[in-house]
Amino acid sequence: MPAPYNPFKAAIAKGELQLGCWLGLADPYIAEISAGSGFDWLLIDGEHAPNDLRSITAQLQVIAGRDSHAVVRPPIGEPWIIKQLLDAGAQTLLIPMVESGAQAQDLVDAVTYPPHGVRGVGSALARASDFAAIGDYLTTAREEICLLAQVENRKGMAALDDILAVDGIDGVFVGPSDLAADMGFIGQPGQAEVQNTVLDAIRRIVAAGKAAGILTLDASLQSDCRHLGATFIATEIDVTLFARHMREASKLSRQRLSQG
Ligand SMILES: O=C(O)C(=O)C[C@H](O)[C@@H](O)CO
Repeated sequence: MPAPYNPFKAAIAKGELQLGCWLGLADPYIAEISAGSGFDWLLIDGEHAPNDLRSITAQLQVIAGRDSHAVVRPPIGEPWIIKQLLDAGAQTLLIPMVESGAQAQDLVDAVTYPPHGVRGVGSALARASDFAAIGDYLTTAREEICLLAQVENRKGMAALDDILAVDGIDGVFVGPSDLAADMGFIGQPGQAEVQNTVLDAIRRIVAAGKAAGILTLDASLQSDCRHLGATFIATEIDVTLFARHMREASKLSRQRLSQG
């Protein structure tokens, strides 16, 4: 029996839109609600949310078998953490702050078993192999792993062609927030120079035959990226949705009850 099929990897390879939502509330209850809400993929954020291997695993468990696909972002793209996340059952990884072709190649090696890579063999203990029930996991896992690199600063943009040239990188995600900061426009991802850089990167990623992705709450930028051929587009953040609605709800309730 082979490793589980990765429908997200197949969809972005065909240029099909995959609508995403960021999960930063770091709770399996929220992940389960989100998995039934209609998003094609859910980003479990280990970089900016209070997630650890246990909480990420718990979210992977509740998302499994639902219509949404789990994409996991580690705080950093190092082999030891990649190994743990893959063994925990993550099949799609989004790696932040990729800045060179050499770094991209190291990431490909980290998701690949020897002799072609350096992923440590621990499938006997791993949720990924259904605890060794998937007999062909070791020889079939790599094909169903989707590796996405984040380019989100000037150094990464300068190396974008080198990153795109690395076989095994399935897609490149452009991070507007960090890119804006590095370009000197912190907190202004909508600044014209930042947006132009984002759109140019999307064009180059698509032209290179790789999947292009982004997270933006800006509906206009979402549309522009889709029109340029971007496929994995995250349009919401659970923390933002919850916090904004909680604040609005308390304000409206207080207004209503204060009117007597
Ligand atoms: O730089 C970006 O934009 C991203 O990588 C997404 C952010 O990390 C996310 O936290 C939303 O601001």
